[in-house]
Amino acid sequence: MPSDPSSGAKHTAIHFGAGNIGRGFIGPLLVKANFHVVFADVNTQLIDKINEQASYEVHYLEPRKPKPDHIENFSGVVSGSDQLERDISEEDTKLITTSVGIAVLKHVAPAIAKGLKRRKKEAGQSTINIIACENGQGATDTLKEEVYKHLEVDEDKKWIDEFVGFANCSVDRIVPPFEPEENENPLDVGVESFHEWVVDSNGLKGLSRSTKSLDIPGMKLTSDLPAYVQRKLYTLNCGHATAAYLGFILGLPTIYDAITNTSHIYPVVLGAMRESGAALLKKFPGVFSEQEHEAYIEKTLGRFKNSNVVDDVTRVGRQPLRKLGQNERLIGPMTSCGEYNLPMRNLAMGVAATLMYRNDEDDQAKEIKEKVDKVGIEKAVEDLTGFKKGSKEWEEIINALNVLKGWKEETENQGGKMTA
Ligand SMILES: NC(=O)C1=CN([C@@H]2O[C@H](COP(=O)(O)OP(=O)(O)OC[C@H]3O[C@@H](n4cnc5c(N)ncnc54)[C@H](O)[C@@H]3O)[C@@H](O)[C@H]2O)C=CC1
Ligand SMILES: O=P(O)(O)OC[C@H]1O[C@](O)(CO)[C@@H](O)[C@@H]1O
Repeated sequence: MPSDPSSGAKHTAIHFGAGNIGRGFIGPLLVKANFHVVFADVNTQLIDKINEQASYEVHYLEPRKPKPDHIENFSGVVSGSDQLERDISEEDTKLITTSVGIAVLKHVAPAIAKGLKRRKKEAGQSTINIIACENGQGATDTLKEEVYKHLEVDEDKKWIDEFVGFANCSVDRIVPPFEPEENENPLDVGVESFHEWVVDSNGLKGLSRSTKSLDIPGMKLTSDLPAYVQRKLYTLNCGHATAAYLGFILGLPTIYDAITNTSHIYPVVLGAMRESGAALLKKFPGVFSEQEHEAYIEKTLGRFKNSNVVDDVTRVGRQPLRKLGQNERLIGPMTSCGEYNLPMRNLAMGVAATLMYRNDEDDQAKEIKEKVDKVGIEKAVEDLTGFKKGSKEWEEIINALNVLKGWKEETENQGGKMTA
């Protein structure tokens, strides 16, 4: 749907994934930047609701409860539909963003490729930018590769090279699932007030000549994106995941419960973020100072301690095998510490806790259990982390597993839940 002139929107943005980050972060930010936002989702009931409602509220999960943001000027389209193809082809559409989960990018790529091919015919020389707003490194690169798999003709590839920007980014706002009250709008979301969206300026096309940006308040551009992505993924997500898996071991249901456990969890999470930070500062010298990074860690811990954000350890710990990926929040910082010969004891506790995570409702947690049962823990550590038996990293994880066995026993002796 092109932007409706009576709404005052200057352009259209299509956002794949009308979930927590879509409705709670990127969508509202684009609406505020004067875009008409078209949410594309496979959940047809959600799309119906989006098209039924003229507005929704973004509630702040903060102690002082700031006034909610009122969001309007959006519509919904079913992902993969002809309407979506048309929307992408419209000259007025200047931006495509996603927050569907990194593994889903390959499923949105065909629709994007189809829309772009039509755009080439219908909107000629008008530029458009694509940004995958997912946790992970190089998510937009992944999406780009997937889109190119659906281009059969060299002419289409050349046109896309010239007129379509693909920019990686780092996206940060904690948006847990939100249960609206009975009389509230089903589209309402609850968010923390903190947000950070950092986008690789090198990937974008058609920046404004005067501001050298896309003029979207809240979108920060950088040419040092890998440093920002690793700062976020290897600090916030590392600490968050570590708190989640350790919380699970101690029978604590939420991140707040976990991080306020000062006897066991808090010092490990803080230690893991500091260990990770030491490697980050070596890897990207001059981008962040030591003081700046310590302040980032403190700020992040403050966000975890926000009692208004009720965030289950099972959400933050979802898909543990993805989180054990080589360039992901747990193994990535350990590898960096290994490269610089830095301490990694607390990081190893996070990895060990992930290997002890058991949740029958999470397929990847089930796979971890099956692997450990099948090959034994020592081999499972090798296979699931990539660290070879006898390496420093492997040894640290084995030691951490022994420590955590003790934590588990202590918890069981206390009736299954260890409080601070
Ligand atoms: N929730 C959070 O606090 C944060 C999430 N992220 C990242 O944002 C991404 C999305 O996370 P959430 O919003 O929490 O997930 P979510 O589950 O709330 O939303 C994902 C949405 O994508 C839709 N979807 C699935 N397949 C699709 C397809 N083929 N086409 C279009 N839509 C499709 C789902 O129906 C759902 O509405 C993930 O990569 C996550 O790592 C990043 C920072 C914070
Ligand atoms: O969506 P993922 O990658 O499973 O991770 C969830 C994490 O991302 C965040 O949503 C914040 O960036 C956190 O809430 C959580 O640590």
